[in-house]
Amino acid sequence: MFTFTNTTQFRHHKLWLAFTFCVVALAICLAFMFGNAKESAVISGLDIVGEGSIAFLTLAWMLAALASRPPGKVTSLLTVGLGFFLFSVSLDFLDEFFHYPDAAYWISMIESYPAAVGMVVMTAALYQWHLEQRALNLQLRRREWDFRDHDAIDPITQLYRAEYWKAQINKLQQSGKSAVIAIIDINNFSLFNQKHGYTEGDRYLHDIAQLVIMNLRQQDLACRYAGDRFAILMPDVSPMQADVILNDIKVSIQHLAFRHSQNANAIYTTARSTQVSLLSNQRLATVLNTMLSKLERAHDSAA
Ligand SMILES: Nc1nc2c(ncn2[C@@H]2O[C@H](COP(=O)(O)OP(=O)(O)OP(=O)(O)O)[C@@H](O)[C@H]2O)c(=O)[nH]1
Repeated sequence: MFTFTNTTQFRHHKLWLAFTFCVVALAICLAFMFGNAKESAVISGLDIVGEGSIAFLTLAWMLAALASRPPGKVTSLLTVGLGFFLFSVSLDFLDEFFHYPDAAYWISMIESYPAAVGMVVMTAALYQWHLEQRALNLQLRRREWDFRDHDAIDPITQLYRAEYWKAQINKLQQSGKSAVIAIIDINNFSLFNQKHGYTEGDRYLHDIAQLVIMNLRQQDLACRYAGDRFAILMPDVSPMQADVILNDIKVSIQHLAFRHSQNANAIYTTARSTQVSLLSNQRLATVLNTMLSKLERAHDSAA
């Protein structure tokens, strides 16, 4: 499930992984050093399953947090909080196998305190996470609006795919709001792929997606329509304002100096677009067909 590859954040968290290991090791050492093994007749299988699954799942949560999050305040607080909690539940689990003589009874006594401290630290972590998420939501506004569905993200551009764009348009139409929808098409992108390769093409698409996002208003949405096409949704905008925005995007694309990874020479491209002011009673599929035909005609007349 979690691997030590670039897809996880584990490589940034070697110290926290060591901390996690030490927490479990400390609980085991304490049990072995101060406890006496219980006889099998008094060991309860049901308790082992119950306490064991809590300890195992807490460990899994810690690893999941470290695999998912970059280093920072929230990650540190989460790991410390879960670490304290893990220490308590590990001792609790080991209690099923060990009993402590009177001289070491303090272990049983203290085992619940780290969990309480961990809960307090995790509460602080969740509050910080909330603040962090608010900042991130603002950054992602033009990519996702108010709905998150990671399955719908295109891995090359990091934008949502066309289905997401269509779903947001439908929602807007249902609420009776007007909007301008647009499609931007990169010119001669197949030629770019042929000359520079698909991997460079992917990088180029990614960079162009950033440019598109940067030129939009905070309330607009950009998605990847398909191939070298980008879909834009601009609510509450006049056709003239939308035209200005689209023109700015095309000018930015035209001025983007893309550099091949093995060559310092800049590569430039151009883009064309089509836009429609969508009314709430118009069928999106029909409008889209007209827009795509317009894009094709624009290409033919430029050729
Ligand atoms: N690198 C890369 N290329 C892609 C991707 N998806 C589609 N393509 C390529 O994008 C190109 C799109 O071709 P066309 O639709 O003919 O577009 P074009 O060559 O820009 O032609 P016009 O738009 O008519 O100027 C094709 O070569 C596809 O193989 C992708 O994810 N990455």
